Amino acid sequence: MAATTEGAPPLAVPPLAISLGDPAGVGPELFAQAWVGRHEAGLPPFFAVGGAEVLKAAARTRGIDLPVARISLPEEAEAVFARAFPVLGDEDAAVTFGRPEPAGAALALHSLTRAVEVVLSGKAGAIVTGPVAKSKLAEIGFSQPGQTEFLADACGIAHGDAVMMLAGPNLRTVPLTVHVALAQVPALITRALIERKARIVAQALRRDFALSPARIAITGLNPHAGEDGRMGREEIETIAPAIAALAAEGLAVTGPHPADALFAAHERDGFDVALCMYHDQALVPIKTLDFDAGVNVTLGLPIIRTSPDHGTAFSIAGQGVASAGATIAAIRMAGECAARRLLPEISA
Ligand SMILES: NC(=O)C1=CN([C@@H]2O[C@H](COP(=O)(O)OP(=O)(O)OC[C@H]3O[C@@H](n4cnc5c(N)ncnc54)[C@H](O)[C@@H]3O)[C@@H](O)[C@H]2O)C=CC1
Ligand SMILES: NCC(=O)COP(=O)(O)O
Repeated sequence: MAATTEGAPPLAVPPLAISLGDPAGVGPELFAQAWVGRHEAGLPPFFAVGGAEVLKAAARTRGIDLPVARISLPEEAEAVFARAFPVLGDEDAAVTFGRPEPAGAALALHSLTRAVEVVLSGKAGAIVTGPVAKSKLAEIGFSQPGQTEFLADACGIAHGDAVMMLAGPNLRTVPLTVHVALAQVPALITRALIERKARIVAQALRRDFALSPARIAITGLNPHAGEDGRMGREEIETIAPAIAALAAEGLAVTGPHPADALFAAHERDGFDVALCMYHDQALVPIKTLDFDAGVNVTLGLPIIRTSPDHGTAFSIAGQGVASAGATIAAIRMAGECAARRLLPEISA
């Protein structure tokens, strides 16, 4: 994939690094399927880190005889991509699809760790992560709540500055609070958190999605956005003051919006992204509207990271029925965002 500025030669994005995700889940078979459909989908070159045998076995479950080319340097990926799926390194695992094991979680963690290193070195244009089972990673000592926070640590930034956005053809949403129990959410909602995440969202949508100013709709927490304080006071005491401060800075923010109606078709034209108060408020609408093309993209990182919106889907892994739509969308979006990073930033 190339980025072009008028009058200048096109800048090429290096190949994208794929981390396998849990090898017992659907990740490997969907990356194999994406490679098969690379021309039709217009995907940029990519390579996986480890898991050559896992990828071949996963492909076989879909009737694909996957040609794999082992490479020892990321720079070798582009030359082989047309004829084979490039795989960097020899790490692998024996796997039974649908049955996660510690050895598979270890391969997933190796793949993720090495893929991030390669992207940070500049030898890959972006990372596309396969889905992991957080509980299985925790069993082998993974200390972060998810891959988003792992990437923040790897990039040397605060967890709160790596912002999860779900993006599909119909909608973009950002959960303000993410992998925490619902009971903890009200105490975590602060003016500072809303303002900080909204600024990161506005800046990242400008830099990586060429949207400026991004129109950010901010939801309430309570039914009917609190109904003037009769159903909760977070909107009055915290969310509305944060919105006023952000608007005073020049951000295109609106709200607090009642979340129940915000995602209806006639409302969605009015904003570019919804900043939601908790995980399911943000992820239910996107998975309902755009499950098969939904991308989880981490905003605020020095590198580009995308992932399909779904999880490991152990119950259907290895059955040849999982859809590759979200994986293909994640690879495509990673290539597009990486290409935009090579261009001058559009003005605010
Ligand atoms: N980015 C990531 O690494 C993510 C990881 N997860 C992890 O995945 C595991 C399972 O989580 P769940 O909540 O069950 O979510 P899930 O997305 O794995 O499955 C939810 C439902 O969607 C179906 N599904 C998922 N992907 C599909 C596909 N490509 N095609 C067709 N159907 C598909 C599944 O069969 C299941 O019915 C958890 O351990 C969770 O931590 C969940 C979401 C994202
Ligand atoms: N529900 C979204 C999700 O679990 C993605 O988590 P992450 O591993 O990308 O941080």
